[in-house]
Amino acid sequence: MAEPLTKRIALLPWEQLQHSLDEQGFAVLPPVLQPEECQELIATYREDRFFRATINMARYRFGSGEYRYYQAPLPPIVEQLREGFYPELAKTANRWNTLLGQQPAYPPSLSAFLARCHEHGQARPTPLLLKYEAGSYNCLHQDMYGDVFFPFQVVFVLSQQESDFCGGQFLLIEQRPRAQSRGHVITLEQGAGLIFPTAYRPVAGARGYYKTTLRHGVSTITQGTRYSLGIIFHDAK
Ligand SMILES: O=C(O)CCC(=O)C(=O)O
Ligand SMILES: [Fe+2]
Repeated sequence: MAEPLTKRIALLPWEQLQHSLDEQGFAVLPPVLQPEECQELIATYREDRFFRATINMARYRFGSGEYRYYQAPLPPIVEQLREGFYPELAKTANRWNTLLGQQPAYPPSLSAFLARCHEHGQARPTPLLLKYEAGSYNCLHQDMYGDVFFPFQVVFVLSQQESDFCGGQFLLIEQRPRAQSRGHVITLEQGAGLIFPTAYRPVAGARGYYKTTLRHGVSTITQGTRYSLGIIFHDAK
């Protein structure tokens, strides 16, 4: 039997992950979700009662494929991931603010952060399940849904690369000020996750830290079906 999910999150090598976030801006997680949990989440996709909205990505020219935003109450796995990852990432977010000469702004618990979102009229849950079939892709974008946003998000790939789908790599593009952009291609095992910045990150320069702008997306799925779970911490307007 695996440990309960909350415990698995607490047992992640946080020191190493924090280091990776500071050094490269993102951190690849080992498989956190078990194959059965991935299947359980994939199975929710067909059940309207779990979702508040369904987006056809081609209609908005976001890419091709479909995603659905969960509604409250979130499925327990999704709630536990959102609550479990927030406190460590709030520490990183506050450290990054300090590096950039800003006040540490993120409260230690998700509930306090969500209360702030709600005060700004952002009360709709943002965790989402994405489904891509052969030919689908996700254009480079940022997920901001109002004035208040949390600077990290986490994505979990629920399908198995090479057996359930081919292609469909996660893309992270870093736009450096007055310089060419840098791309990262990240392949995730089933149940594994990636922590990445929502919008920007601090980079050490000759005269202190400067910001680079990040966008993420997914390359074309060439075969099969790829499901992923996006954990966004701020709620939407
Ligand atoms: O499907 C993916 O890997 C990326 C999904 C995404 O855009 C997100 O989680 O914000
Ligand atoms: Fe996204």
